[in-house]
Amino acid sequence: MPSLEDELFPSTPGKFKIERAHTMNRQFHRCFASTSTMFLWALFLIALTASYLSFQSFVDSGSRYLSASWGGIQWEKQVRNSAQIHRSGGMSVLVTGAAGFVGSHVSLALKRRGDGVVGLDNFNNYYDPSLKKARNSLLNTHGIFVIDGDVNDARLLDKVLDVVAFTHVMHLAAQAGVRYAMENPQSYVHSNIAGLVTLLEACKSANPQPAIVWASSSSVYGLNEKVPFSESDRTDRPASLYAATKKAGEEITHTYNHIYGLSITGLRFFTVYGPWGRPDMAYFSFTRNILQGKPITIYRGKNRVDLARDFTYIDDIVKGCLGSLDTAGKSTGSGGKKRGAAPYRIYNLGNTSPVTVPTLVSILERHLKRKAKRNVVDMPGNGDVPYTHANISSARSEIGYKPTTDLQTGLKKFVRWYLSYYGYNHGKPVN
Ligand SMILES: O=C(O)[C@H]1O[C@H](OP(=O)(O)OP(=O)(O)OC[C@H]2O[C@@H](n3ccc(=O)[nH]c3=O)[C@H](O)[C@@H]2O)[C@H](O)[C@@H](O)[C@H]1O
Repeated sequence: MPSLEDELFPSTPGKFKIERAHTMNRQFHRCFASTSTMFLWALFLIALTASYLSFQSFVDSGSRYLSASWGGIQWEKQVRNSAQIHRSGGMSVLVTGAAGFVGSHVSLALKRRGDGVVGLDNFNNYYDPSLKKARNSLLNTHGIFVIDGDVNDARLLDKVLDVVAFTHVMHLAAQAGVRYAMENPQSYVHSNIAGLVTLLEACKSANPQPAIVWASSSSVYGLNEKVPFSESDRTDRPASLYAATKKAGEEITHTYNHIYGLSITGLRFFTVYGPWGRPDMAYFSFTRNILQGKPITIYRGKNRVDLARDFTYIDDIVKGCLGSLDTAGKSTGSGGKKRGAAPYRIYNLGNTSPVTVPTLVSILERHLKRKAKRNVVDMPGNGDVPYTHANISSARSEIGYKPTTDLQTGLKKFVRWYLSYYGYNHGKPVN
Protein backbone atom coordinates (compact mmCIF):
# COMPACT_ATOMS: atom_id res chain seq x y z
CA MET A 1 0.00 0.00 0.00
CA PRO A 2 1.47 3.34 -1.04
CA SER A 3 2.14 5.69 1.74
CA LEU A 4 0.37 9.02 1.91
CA GLU A 5 3.56 10.64 0.80
CA ASP A 6 3.67 8.42 -2.31
CA GLU A 7 0.09 9.36 -3.07
CA LEU A 8 0.70 13.05 -2.97
CA PHE A 9 4.12 13.09 -4.57
CA PRO A 10 4.35 10.36 -7.25
CA SER A 11 8.04 9.89 -7.74
CA THR A 12 8.19 8.16 -11.15
CA PRO A 13 6.03 8.22 -14.31
CA GLY A 14 5.83 4.40 -14.24
CA LYS A 15 4.35 4.41 -10.84
CA PHE A 16 1.90 7.06 -11.97
CA LYS A 17 0.81 4.81 -14.91
CA ILE A 18 -0.01 1.92 -12.60
CA GLU A 19 -2.04 4.22 -10.44
CA ARG A 20 -4.03 5.38 -13.53
CA ALA A 21 -5.28 1.83 -14.12
CA HIS A 22 -7.25 1.97 -10.90
CA THR A 23 -10.99 2.75 -10.49
CA MET A 24 -12.76 6.06 -11.29
CA ASN A 25 -13.30 6.53 -7.65
CA ARG A 26 -9.65 6.19 -7.12
CA GLN A 27 -9.05 8.72 -9.95
CA PHE A 28 -11.52 11.08 -8.38
CA HIS A 29 -9.75 10.67 -5.09
CA ARG A 30 -6.41 11.31 -6.85
CA CYS A 31 -7.81 14.35 -8.61
CA PHE A 32 -9.18 15.63 -5.34
CA ALA A 33 -5.91 14.83 -3.70
CA SER A 34 -3.88 16.74 -6.34
CA THR A 35 -6.22 19.77 -6.05
CA SER A 36 -5.81 19.76 -2.32
CA THR A 37 -2.06 19.30 -2.86
CA MET A 38 -1.98 22.47 -4.94
CA PHE A 39 -4.16 24.19 -2.42
CA LEU A 40 -1.89 23.13 0.42
CA TRP A 41 1.14 24.22 -1.57
CA ALA A 42 -0.41 27.59 -2.27
CA LEU A 43 -1.25 27.98 1.40
CA PHE A 44 2.25 26.96 2.31
CA LEU A 45 3.79 29.47 -0.13
CA ILE A 46 1.53 32.29 1.07
CA ALA A 47 2.42 31.53 4.67
CA LEU A 48 6.11 31.38 3.76
CA THR A 49 5.98 34.73 1.92
CA ALA A 50 4.03 36.37 4.74
CA SER A 51 6.41 35.16 7.39
CA TYR A 52 9.39 36.23 5.25
CA LEU A 53 7.94 39.73 4.84
CA SER A 54 7.10 40.11 8.51
CA PHE A 55 10.55 38.81 9.44
CA GLN A 56 12.11 41.37 7.07
CA SER A 57 10.10 44.20 8.57
CA PHE A 58 11.03 42.97 12.04
CA VAL A 59 14.70 42.97 11.05
CA ASP A 60 14.33 46.42 9.43
CA SER A 61 12.56 48.01 12.36
CA GLY A 62 14.87 46.23 14.76
CA SER A 63 17.99 47.46 13.04
CA ARG A 64 16.46 50.94 12.65
CA TYR A 65 15.72 50.87 16.34
CA LEU A 66 19.21 49.72 17.19
CA SER A 67 21.01 52.11 14.82
CA ALA A 68 18.60 55.06 15.05
CA SER A 69 20.15 58.04 16.74
CA TRP A 70 16.96 60.05 16.43
CA GLY A 71 13.23 59.85 16.92
CA GLY A 72 11.11 58.97 19.92
CA ILE A 73 9.63 60.90 22.80
CA GLN A 74 12.84 61.14 24.78
CA TRP A 75 14.76 62.40 21.75
CA GLU A 76 12.12 65.05 21.00
CA LYS A 77 12.28 66.19 24.60
CA GLN A 78 16.06 66.62 24.39
CA VAL A 79 15.72 68.59 21.16
CA ARG A 80 13.03 70.89 22.62
CA ASN A 81 14.95 71.47 25.86
CA SER A 82 18.12 72.33 23.99
CA ALA A 83 16.22 74.76 21.72
CA GLN A 84 14.70 76.64 24.63
CA ILE A 85 15.39 80.38 24.59
CA HIS A 86 16.51 81.98 27.87
CA ARG A 87 16.54 85.68 27.03
CA SER A 88 13.94 88.06 25.72
CA GLY A 89 14.15 88.57 21.98
CA GLY A 90 16.42 85.51 21.72
CA MET A 91 16.60 83.06 18.86
CA SER A 92 16.50 79.31 18.44
CA VAL A 93 19.27 78.09 16.17
CA LEU A 94 19.93 74.76 14.50
CA VAL A 95 23.72 74.58 14.13
CA THR A 96 24.91 72.02 11.57
CA GLY A 97 28.48 70.85 12.02
CA ALA A 98 28.11 71.67 15.72
CA ALA A 99 30.89 69.27 16.75
CA GLY A 100 33.22 70.94 14.27
CA PHE A 101 35.69 73.72 15.00
CA VAL A 102 33.62 76.81 14.17
CA GLY A 103 30.33 75.05 14.95
CA SER A 104 31.26 74.21 18.54
CA HIS A 105 32.46 77.76 19.27
CA VAL A 106 29.37 79.37 17.73
CA SER A 107 27.05 76.98 19.60
CA LEU A 108 28.66 77.80 22.94
CA ALA A 109 28.55 81.54 22.29
CA LEU A 110 24.86 81.41 21.39
CA LYS A 111 24.02 79.31 24.44
CA ARG A 112 26.02 81.59 26.72
CA ARG A 113 23.95 84.59 25.76
CA GLY A 114 20.65 82.74 26.26
CA ASP A 115 19.73 81.56 22.78
CA GLY A 116 18.37 78.09 22.12
CA VAL A 117 20.79 75.80 20.29
CA VAL A 118 20.40 72.35 18.79
CA GLY A 119 23.41 70.83 17.08
CA LEU A 120 23.62 68.38 14.21
CA ASP A 121 26.81 66.54 13.27
CA ASN A 122 27.68 63.29 11.51
CA PHE A 123 30.98 62.87 13.41
CA ASN A 124 32.75 61.68 10.26
CA ASN A 125 36.39 60.65 10.34
CA TYR A 126 37.89 63.26 7.98
CA TYR A 127 40.01 64.03 11.02
CA ASP A 128 40.25 62.41 14.45
CA PRO A 129 36.61 61.94 15.57
CA SER A 130 37.73 61.86 19.22
CA LEU A 131 38.30 65.62 18.98
CA LYS A 132 34.74 66.02 17.71
CA LYS A 133 33.50 63.83 20.56
CA ALA A 134 35.41 65.97 23.06
CA ARG A 135 33.86 69.14 21.62
CA ASN A 136 30.49 67.42 21.82
CA SER A 137 31.01 66.61 25.51
CA LEU A 138 31.81 70.25 26.14
CA LEU A 139 28.59 71.30 24.40
CA ASN A 140 26.61 68.73 26.39
CA THR A 141 27.89 70.11 29.68
CA HIS A 142 26.52 73.49 28.60
CA GLY A 143 23.10 72.01 27.89
CA ILE A 144 23.48 71.76 24.12
CA PHE A 145 22.14 68.60 22.53
CA VAL A 146 23.90 67.50 19.34
CA ILE A 147 21.98 65.15 17.07
CA ASP A 148 24.16 62.46 15.51
CA GLY A 149 22.99 62.78 11.91
CA ASP A 150 23.77 63.91 8.40
CA VAL A 151 22.55 66.94 6.47
CA ASN A 152 21.85 64.55 3.62
CA ASP A 153 19.17 62.86 5.73
CA ALA A 154 16.01 64.64 4.52
CA ARG A 155 13.68 62.74 6.88
CA LEU A 156 15.76 63.70 9.88
CA LEU A 157 15.86 67.37 8.85
CA ASP A 158 12.09 67.46 8.30
CA LYS A 159 11.60 65.91 11.71
CA VAL A 160 13.93 68.33 13.50
CA LEU A 161 12.34 71.35 11.84
CA ASP A 162 8.94 69.95 12.75
CA VAL A 163 9.80 69.46 16.42
CA VAL A 164 11.20 73.00 16.81
CA ALA A 165 10.22 76.16 14.90
CA PHE A 166 13.80 77.36 14.56
CA THR A 167 14.24 81.07 13.87
CA HIS A 168 17.69 80.47 12.33
CA VAL A 169 19.88 77.77 10.85
CA MET A 170 23.64 78.22 11.15
CA HIS A 171 24.89 75.85 8.47
CA LEU A 172 28.53 74.95 9.10
CA ALA A 173 28.53 71.25 8.22
CA ALA A 174 30.80 70.80 5.21
CA GLN A 175 33.72 68.93 3.73
CA ALA A 176 36.55 71.33 4.48
CA GLY A 177 40.16 71.41 3.30
CA VAL A 178 41.57 72.69 0.05
CA ARG A 179 44.08 69.99 -0.85
CA TYR A 180 42.05 66.94 0.28
CA ALA A 181 39.68 67.64 -2.63
CA MET A 182 42.20 65.96 -4.96
CA GLU A 183 42.11 62.80 -2.85
CA ASN A 184 38.37 62.54 -2.26
CA PRO A 185 36.46 64.78 -4.67
CA GLN A 186 33.12 63.03 -4.16
CA SER A 187 33.04 63.90 -0.46
CA TYR A 188 32.90 67.60 -1.43
CA VAL A 189 30.00 67.05 -3.82
CA HIS A 190 28.22 64.93 -1.19
CA SER A 191 28.50 67.39 1.70
CA ASN A 192 28.88 70.83 0.13
CA ILE A 193 26.41 70.44 -2.73
CA ALA A 194 24.01 67.53 -2.12
CA GLY A 195 23.92 68.16 1.64
CA LEU A 196 23.37 71.88 1.15
CA VAL A 197 20.46 71.28 -1.23
CA THR A 198 18.88 68.77 1.16
CA LEU A 199 19.11 71.33 3.96
CA LEU A 200 17.66 74.13 1.82
CA GLU A 201 14.80 71.88 0.70
CA ALA A 202 13.93 71.17 4.33
CA CYS A 203 14.19 74.87 5.29
CA LYS A 204 12.11 76.06 2.36
CA SER A 205 9.28 73.68 3.33
CA ALA A 206 9.46 74.46 7.04
CA ASN A 207 6.77 76.59 8.56
CA PRO A 208 7.99 79.10 9.61
CA GLN A 209 11.04 79.16 7.35
CA PRO A 210 14.23 79.86 9.33
CA ALA A 211 16.78 82.47 8.20
CA ILE A 212 19.99 80.78 7.05
CA VAL A 213 23.57 81.82 7.73
CA TRP A 214 26.16 79.49 6.21
CA ALA A 215 29.89 79.06 5.70
CA SER A 216 31.27 79.92 2.31
CA SER A 217 35.02 80.43 1.96
CA SER A 218 37.77 82.87 1.02
CA SER A 219 38.82 80.23 -1.49
CA VAL A 220 36.03 81.37 -3.86
CA TYR A 221 38.33 84.25 -4.91
CA GLY A 222 40.55 81.62 -6.54
CA LEU A 223 42.86 83.24 -9.05
CA ASN A 224 41.59 86.76 -8.29
CA GLU A 225 44.59 89.07 -8.19
CA LYS A 226 42.97 92.27 -6.99
CA VAL A 227 43.77 92.85 -3.31
CA PRO A 228 42.28 93.10 -0.81
CA PHE A 229 39.49 90.75 -1.86
CA SER A 230 36.08 92.47 -1.95
CA GLU A 231 32.74 90.73 -2.16
CA SER A 232 32.17 92.28 -5.59
CA ASP A 233 35.42 90.83 -7.02
CA ARG A 234 35.48 87.98 -9.53
CA THR A 235 34.78 84.56 -8.08
CA ASP A 236 34.50 82.63 -11.32
CA ARG A 237 38.01 81.16 -11.34
CA PRO A 238 38.22 78.69 -8.43
CA ALA A 239 41.57 76.97 -7.98
CA SER A 240 40.28 73.86 -6.20
CA LEU A 241 37.21 71.66 -6.20
CA TYR A 242 36.64 72.75 -2.59
CA ALA A 243 36.43 76.36 -3.78
CA ALA A 244 34.20 75.36 -6.68
CA THR A 245 31.71 73.65 -4.32
CA LYS A 246 31.63 76.70 -2.06
CA LYS A 247 31.09 78.96 -5.05
CA ALA A 248 28.33 76.60 -6.21
CA GLY A 249 26.82 76.94 -2.74
CA GLU A 250 26.62 80.70 -3.17
CA GLU A 251 24.69 80.25 -6.44
CA ILE A 252 22.48 77.49 -5.04
CA THR A 253 21.52 79.53 -1.98
CA HIS A 254 20.71 82.43 -4.29
CA THR A 255 18.11 80.36 -6.14
CA TYR A 256 16.44 79.36 -2.86
CA ASN A 257 16.38 82.99 -1.85
CA HIS A 258 14.90 83.97 -5.21
CA ILE A 259 12.30 81.21 -5.57
CA TYR A 260 11.27 80.50 -1.98
CA GLY A 261 12.04 83.69 -0.08
CA LEU A 262 14.68 82.17 2.22
CA SER A 263 16.82 84.76 4.03
CA ILE A 264 20.44 83.89 3.18
CA THR A 265 23.76 85.12 4.52
CA GLY A 266 26.96 83.53 3.16
CA LEU A 267 30.16 84.10 5.14
CA ARG A 268 33.51 83.86 3.38
CA PHE A 269 35.79 82.67 6.18
CA PHE A 270 39.52 83.42 5.84
CA THR A 271 41.71 80.58 7.23
CA VAL A 272 40.16 80.38 10.69
CA TYR A 273 42.43 79.17 13.51
CA GLY A 274 42.40 78.81 17.29
CA PRO A 275 41.79 76.48 20.25
CA TRP A 276 39.79 73.32 19.43
CA GLY A 277 40.82 73.83 15.79
CA ARG A 278 41.07 71.45 12.86
CA PRO A 279 44.06 69.06 12.91
CA ASP A 280 44.27 69.08 9.10
CA MET A 281 45.17 72.77 8.99
CA ALA A 282 48.76 73.99 8.71
CA TYR A 283 49.08 75.78 12.08
CA PHE A 284 47.75 72.66 13.86
CA SER A 285 49.81 70.02 12.07
CA PHE A 286 52.94 72.23 12.27
CA THR A 287 52.48 72.46 16.05
CA ARG A 288 52.13 68.68 16.34
CA ASN A 289 55.23 68.03 14.22
CA ILE A 290 57.37 70.67 15.94
CA LEU A 291 56.55 69.16 19.35
CA GLN A 292 57.31 65.65 18.09
CA GLY A 293 60.57 66.75 16.44
CA LYS A 294 59.27 65.86 12.99
CA PRO A 295 59.90 67.96 9.87
CA ILE A 296 57.25 70.27 8.43
CA THR A 297 56.73 71.02 4.76
CA ILE A 298 56.40 74.68 3.86
CA TYR A 299 55.07 75.42 0.39
CA ARG A 300 56.58 78.30 -1.52
CA GLY A 301 54.93 80.16 -4.39
CA LYS A 302 56.17 81.06 -7.89
CA ASN A 303 59.51 82.92 -8.05
CA ARG A 304 60.27 81.76 -4.49
CA VAL A 305 57.59 84.06 -3.08
CA ASP A 306 56.24 83.04 0.31
CA LEU A 307 52.57 82.06 0.55
CA ALA A 308 50.45 84.28 2.79
CA ARG A 309 47.08 83.95 4.49
CA ASP A 310 44.73 86.37 6.19
CA PHE A 311 44.62 84.10 9.28
CA THR A 312 41.51 84.92 11.33
CA TYR A 313 41.07 84.08 15.00
CA ILE A 314 38.08 81.98 16.01
CA ASP A 315 36.65 84.48 18.55
CA ASP A 316 36.49 87.14 15.83
CA ILE A 317 34.76 84.71 13.48
CA VAL A 318 32.24 83.82 16.21
CA LYS A 319 31.40 87.51 16.63
CA GLY A 320 30.92 87.74 12.86
CA CYS A 321 28.59 84.73 12.91
CA LEU A 322 26.51 86.13 15.77
CA GLY A 323 26.39 89.54 14.10
CA SER A 324 25.12 87.85 10.94
CA LEU A 325 22.44 85.93 12.81
CA ASP A 326 21.34 89.07 14.66
CA THR A 327 20.96 91.11 11.48
CA ALA A 328 19.57 88.40 9.19
CA GLY A 329 16.14 89.53 8.09
CA LYS A 330 13.34 87.02 8.19
CA SER A 331 12.60 84.50 5.47
CA THR A 332 9.34 85.46 3.85
CA GLY A 333 7.95 82.17 2.56
CA SER A 334 5.91 79.50 4.21
CA GLY A 335 5.08 75.95 3.24
CA GLY A 336 7.37 76.18 0.23
CA LYS A 337 5.82 79.40 -1.17
CA LYS A 338 7.56 82.75 -1.41
CA ARG A 339 5.59 85.67 0.06
CA GLY A 340 8.01 88.47 -0.73
CA ALA A 341 11.67 89.40 -1.23
CA ALA A 342 14.10 88.22 1.45
CA PRO A 343 17.68 89.35 2.16
CA TYR A 344 20.56 87.72 0.27
CA ARG A 345 23.93 88.75 1.71
CA ILE A 346 27.58 87.72 1.38
CA TYR A 347 30.37 88.94 3.68
CA ASN A 348 34.10 88.47 3.98
CA LEU A 349 35.13 87.51 7.50
CA GLY A 350 38.89 87.97 7.51
CA ASN A 351 41.52 89.70 9.61
CA THR A 352 42.72 92.25 7.01
CA SER A 353 46.42 91.57 7.68
CA PRO A 354 47.95 88.66 5.77
CA VAL A 355 50.94 86.85 7.30
CA THR A 356 53.35 84.59 5.39
CA VAL A 357 53.55 80.89 6.21
CA PRO A 358 57.24 81.07 7.30
CA THR A 359 56.26 83.88 9.72
CA LEU A 360 53.46 81.69 11.08
CA VAL A 361 56.09 79.00 11.73
CA SER A 362 58.39 81.48 13.50
CA ILE A 363 55.56 82.56 15.81
CA LEU A 364 54.83 78.91 16.64
CA GLU A 365 58.52 78.27 17.34
CA ARG A 366 58.53 81.15 19.79
CA HIS A 367 55.40 79.97 21.63
CA LEU A 368 56.50 76.33 21.65
CA LYS A 369 60.11 77.19 22.52
CA ARG A 370 61.21 74.68 19.88
CA LYS A 371 62.83 75.00 16.47
CA ALA A 372 60.96 73.59 13.51
CA LYS A 373 62.67 71.31 11.01
CA ARG A 374 61.68 73.26 7.90
CA ASN A 375 61.43 71.57 4.57
CA VAL A 376 60.66 74.25 1.97
CA VAL A 377 59.28 73.00 -1.34
CA ASP A 378 57.73 74.63 -4.40
CA MET A 379 53.95 74.73 -4.13
CA PRO A 380 52.58 71.71 -5.96
CA GLY A 381 49.55 72.26 -8.19
CA ASN A 382 47.16 71.19 -5.46
CA GLY A 383 44.50 73.91 -5.40
CA ASP A 384 46.38 76.35 -3.16
CA VAL A 385 46.34 80.05 -3.94
CA PRO A 386 49.39 82.29 -3.24
CA TYR A 387 47.71 84.69 -0.80
CA THR A 388 44.40 85.83 0.69
CA HIS A 389 43.52 89.25 2.04
CA ALA A 390 40.03 90.34 3.08
CA ASN A 391 38.35 93.66 2.61
CA ILE A 392 35.85 93.62 5.48
CA SER A 393 34.22 97.04 5.08
CA SER A 394 30.78 95.55 4.26
CA ALA A 395 30.85 93.22 7.25
CA ARG A 396 32.05 96.07 9.46
CA SER A 397 29.27 98.47 8.49
CA GLU A 398 26.42 95.99 8.12
CA ILE A 399 26.96 93.37 10.84
CA GLY A 400 29.34 95.22 13.16
CA TYR A 401 32.26 92.86 12.46
CA LYS A 402 35.55 94.09 13.90
CA PRO A 403 38.41 91.57 14.29
CA THR A 404 40.70 92.35 17.21
CA THR A 405 43.12 89.41 17.49
CA ASP A 406 46.47 89.39 15.70
CA LEU A 407 48.19 86.13 14.76
CA GLN A 408 50.77 86.39 17.54
CA THR A 409 48.08 86.65 20.24
CA GLY A 410 45.77 84.09 18.66
CA LEU A 411 48.49 81.47 18.25
CA LYS A 412 49.53 81.96 21.88
CA LYS A 413 46.01 81.00 22.93
CA PHE A 414 46.01 78.08 20.51
CA VAL A 415 49.34 76.74 21.79
CA ARG A 416 48.16 77.02 25.40
CA TRP A 417 45.06 75.00 24.53
CA TYR A 418 47.05 72.46 22.48
CA LEU A 419 49.54 71.76 25.26
CA SER A 420 46.80 71.34 27.81
CA TYR A 421 44.48 69.26 25.61
CA TYR A 422 47.21 66.86 24.47
CA GLY A 423 48.74 66.64 27.93
CA TYR A 424 52.00 68.56 27.62
CA ASN A 425 53.71 70.11 30.62
CA HIS A 426 56.28 72.81 29.80
CA GLY A 427 56.37 71.54 26.22
CA LYS A 428 56.92 67.91 27.30
CA PRO A 429 54.27 65.16 27.10
CA VAL A 430 52.84 64.22 30.52
CA ASN A 431 53.04 60.46 31.09
O1 LIG B 1 40.04 80.34 3.96
C1 LIG B 1 39.50 79.33 3.58
O2 LIG B 1 38.46 79.35 2.99
C2 LIG B 1 40.14 78.00 3.76
O3 LIG B 1 41.08 78.12 4.84
C3 LIG B 1 41.82 76.98 5.08
O4 LIG B 1 42.57 76.63 3.92
P1 LIG B 1 44.07 77.12 3.83
O5 LIG B 1 44.13 78.60 3.76
O6 LIG B 1 44.67 76.34 2.73
O7 LIG B 1 44.64 76.72 5.27
P2 LIG B 1 45.78 75.70 5.70
O8 LIG B 1 45.47 74.35 5.19
O9 LIG B 1 45.97 75.85 7.14
O10 LIG B 1 47.05 76.25 4.91
C4 LIG B 1 47.55 77.55 5.23
C5 LIG B 1 48.79 77.83 4.42
O11 LIG B 1 49.79 76.88 4.77
C6 LIG B 1 50.31 76.25 3.61
N1 LIG B 1 50.69 74.88 3.95
C7 LIG B 1 49.76 73.98 4.30
C8 LIG B 1 50.12 72.70 4.67
C9 LIG B 1 51.45 72.34 4.63
O12 LIG B 1 51.84 71.21 4.95
N2 LIG B 1 52.36 73.27 4.26
C10 LIG B 1 52.03 74.54 3.93
O13 LIG B 1 52.88 75.35 3.60
C11 LIG B 1 49.21 76.33 2.59
O14 LIG B 1 49.73 76.26 1.30
C12 LIG B 1 48.57 77.66 2.92
O15 LIG B 1 49.27 78.66 2.26
C13 LIG B 1 40.89 75.84 5.42
O16 LIG B 1 41.65 74.64 5.61
C14 LIG B 1 39.87 75.61 4.37
O17 LIG B 1 38.96 74.63 4.80
C15 LIG B 1 39.15 76.90 4.03
O18 LIG B 1 38.26 77.22 5.04
